[in-house]
Amino acid sequence: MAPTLLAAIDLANYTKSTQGLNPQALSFIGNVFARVTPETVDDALLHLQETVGRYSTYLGVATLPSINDVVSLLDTGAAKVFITRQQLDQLLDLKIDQDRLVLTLPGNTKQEIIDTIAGTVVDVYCHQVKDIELVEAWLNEYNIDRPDVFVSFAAPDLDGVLRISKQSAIPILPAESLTTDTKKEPGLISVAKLVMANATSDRPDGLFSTLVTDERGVALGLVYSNEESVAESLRTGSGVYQSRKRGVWKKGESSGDIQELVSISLDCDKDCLRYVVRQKGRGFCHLATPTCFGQYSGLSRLQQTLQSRKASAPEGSYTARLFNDPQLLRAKILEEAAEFCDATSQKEIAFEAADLLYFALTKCVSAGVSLEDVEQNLDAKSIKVKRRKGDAKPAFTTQAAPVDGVADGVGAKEAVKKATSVPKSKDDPIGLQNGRIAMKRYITVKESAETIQIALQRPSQRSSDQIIAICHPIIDAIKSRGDAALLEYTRKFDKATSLMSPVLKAPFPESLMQLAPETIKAIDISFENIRKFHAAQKEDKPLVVETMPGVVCSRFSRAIERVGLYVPGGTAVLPSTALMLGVPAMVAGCKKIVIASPPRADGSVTPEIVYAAHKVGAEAIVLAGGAQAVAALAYGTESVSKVDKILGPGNQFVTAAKMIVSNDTNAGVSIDMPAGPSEVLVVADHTANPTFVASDLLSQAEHGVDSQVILITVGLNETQLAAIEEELHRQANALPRVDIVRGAIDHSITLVVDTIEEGMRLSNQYAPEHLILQVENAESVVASVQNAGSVFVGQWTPESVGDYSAGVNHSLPTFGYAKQYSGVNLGSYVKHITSSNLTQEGLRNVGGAVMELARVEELEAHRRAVSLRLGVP
Ligand SMILES: NC(=O)c1ccc[n+]([C@@H]2O[C@H](COP(=O)([O-])OP(=O)(O)OC[C@H]3O[C@@H](n4cnc5c(N)ncnc54)[C@H](O)[C@@H]3O)[C@@H](O)[C@H]2O)c1
Ligand SMILES: N[C@H](CO)Cc1c[nH]c[nH+]1
Ligand SMILES: [Zn+2]
Repeated sequence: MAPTLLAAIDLANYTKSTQGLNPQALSFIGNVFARVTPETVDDALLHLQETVGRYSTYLGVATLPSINDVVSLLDTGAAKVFITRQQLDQLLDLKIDQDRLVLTLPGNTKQEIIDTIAGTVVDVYCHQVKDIELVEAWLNEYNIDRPDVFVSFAAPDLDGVLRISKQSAIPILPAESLTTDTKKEPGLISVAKLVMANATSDRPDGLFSTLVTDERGVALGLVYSNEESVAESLRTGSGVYQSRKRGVWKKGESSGDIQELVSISLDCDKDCLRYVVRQKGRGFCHLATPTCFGQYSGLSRLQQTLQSRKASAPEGSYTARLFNDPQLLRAKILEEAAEFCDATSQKEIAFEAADLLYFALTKCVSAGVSLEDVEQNLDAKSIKVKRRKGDAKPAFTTQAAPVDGVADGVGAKEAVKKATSVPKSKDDPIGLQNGRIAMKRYITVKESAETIQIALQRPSQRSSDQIIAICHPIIDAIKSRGDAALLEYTRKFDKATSLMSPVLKAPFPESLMQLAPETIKAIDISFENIRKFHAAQKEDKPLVVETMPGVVCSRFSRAIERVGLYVPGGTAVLPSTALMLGVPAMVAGCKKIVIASPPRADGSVTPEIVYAAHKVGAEAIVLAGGAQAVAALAYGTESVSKVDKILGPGNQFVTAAKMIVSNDTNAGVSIDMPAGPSEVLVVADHTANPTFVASDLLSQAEHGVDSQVILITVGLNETQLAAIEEELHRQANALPRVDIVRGAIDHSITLVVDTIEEGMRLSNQYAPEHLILQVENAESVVASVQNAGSVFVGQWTPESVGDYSAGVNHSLPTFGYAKQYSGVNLGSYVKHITSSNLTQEGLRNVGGAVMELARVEELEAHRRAVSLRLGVP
């Protein structure tokens, strides 16, 4: 179908909202044209990666880059790329689909334009045509009736736009000339008017029948629209329609079952609209079913069931078991894939395909991936220019599976079993080809310093700007709406839909601390070791120094009165963090200790956290996580007490929110440090035990896919290196969190160095959260540690002892911040106050210096405060 509109936008300013235009509105109506220069190609590629599938028709890119760039842009999702005449032949030689190329005319005389159109079949872009009449004339003259001419306008009006589109040319409008704000219409073109100007209603009341579907194309229901409701939809980014009885109505306004708008388009004869929406809440129909035609079926139905099982699975549910046991799920997918390959009759194939899809979708839902995401991926793949050859990996071809019932060697099941078994040695080709869990090796003497520095970068996270942009509205909502907003976000992010109060106040009921005796014992031992180590950090008396006779200076400490302790609970619940933050707060003598942690889906907190909170004397547990919990602690709500300092690690949202509130002078709150995804760096030489080294690396890799682990080997040969790598692969595969480990290991590396000096130089450069020294005379190496959160010395000191029970704190700076921050310690909970105490003699001794400096600064009152006391002029 012909696109309704192209709007020219400057990629660099894409997110900047132009006058009265909701920039998203361009994506709702389909087509975006972006001007890219060779310098901004990388930005464009990034933008395309992020938006792939978001534009319902296509995203055109006007650019004059190299052939390679053109191919990359097409590959990444640009529907059409604008090229020069010189590039055309080369691109056609590469067999690039002509439909995806638009020729940019060089000179633009009428004759040139006509010659080019006549001689080629690709679309044409005229960027210097200023006169609509001229374009109309040659479109008519050459009887061009397909939308193959793109025309840009400097200052269009609606009439001009409509005239040119009636001629089947596609007008490209500058974003600044469009508006979604109906009130600001004068001088600007309303996007709704533009869409509807092309449409003709076939109904006596002038309304347009409107089919509402989900992103998969499943019909949700039939409603009506007109320009007014379309304008409101584009402005708000939601489903808004025209009721024949009630006028304009926003879907879900009273029921809460709202819709996020994805796109609006016209049908082929332009008398009917289609709205694609993301339906929230119970469904589209007023009878609370997903569609007005009843329940979903097929894959949509399966997805709905899996998503609800993930939110709250009934006891004994098999799907819940699969969610909780990634190893089992992996085995079932492989088993079903093999059965599917071996199926022969139509009935068997349908049966096995259904099983395979069930397990595959369970994996998707478990990872938060939807069918819509998968289909978007398929669409993105369908427009790829560079295609992979498509050969199967050797592991899956060495044992041929039966074809058409003729067994050739072993069956698919056997092949899968072999392909996925753990290899015995590094020479095992199957193991190497198939999903080996291994860190990339760098031999540092063979690489440039820059390469090593790049390799040592932490896994890329979403840009801090993006995270901050997500956190700001959350923080504002907590500030303005307190508990109500806090509950809303907890229901949204932590799925605790039944939670009624955001706070659990002390004294905590015994029933919430029911634990096995061995767990109580472990918590008690750890508590006591952490207490001892932090109590030893106390300054038992003030520091007193007499700087001159009679001039006594002193410094004493006071506990910060109110502290908020964030205990993470997203990917794993960490009661040990409650101890690490709570015990020093108790030892320091903080009067008010408030713990915050995301609740479980049923609204409860784990009994271990309640027990730890009880032991450290916490006043309350805030049942919330993320930016909302940080904001509640910083500003207070009806039921959450405001605190003076927030401590504790967390994900990017927690860390960004901590930074935001600590920068707000009205909040009056400080923070400990940026403590994000866990890291460890192990330095190992020939004395290190490969089993221990691998286990230490994996202990931090299992925290999250954003964790990073680094191994620096000192003077190891190939056999010794291979032994560690073999151990890593073997142990990783035996872990319940193997999928998380695989993600973390993907961006983890081994640096092979010759000397311990070189190893320590690189370690100090990286500044790891945890540093493990498994080297000869490890104790003597500690002297060369310059930057690290916490050091673990020798082969009998696994990092996990520090995580739980040794006594040191595990809340530590990550992301290289060990260069300037300490980990949490007793000092984190106190502030120092200084005092001066002078005798008359003391004032005489120091008074001259004070008066002279006050004179220099021309602060006479300062000078007199001394001179009047000493009776001098
Ligand atoms: N450096 C340290 O000392 C240290 C210690 C322990 C843990 N950690 C790290 O802490 C991190 C804990 O992270 P986590 O995710 O498991 O738990 P978390 O409690 O930090 O984060 C969970 C919260 O994030 C918020 N959130 C999730 N997705 C969101 C989104 N799209 N938009 C807005 N908010 C969103 C939700 O509110 C949720 O409650 C891990 O990376 C772990 O390695 C670090
Ligand atoms: N290693 C984490 C700090 O990066 C802390 C922790 C808690 N539980 C297990 N480990
Ligand atoms: Zn840990």
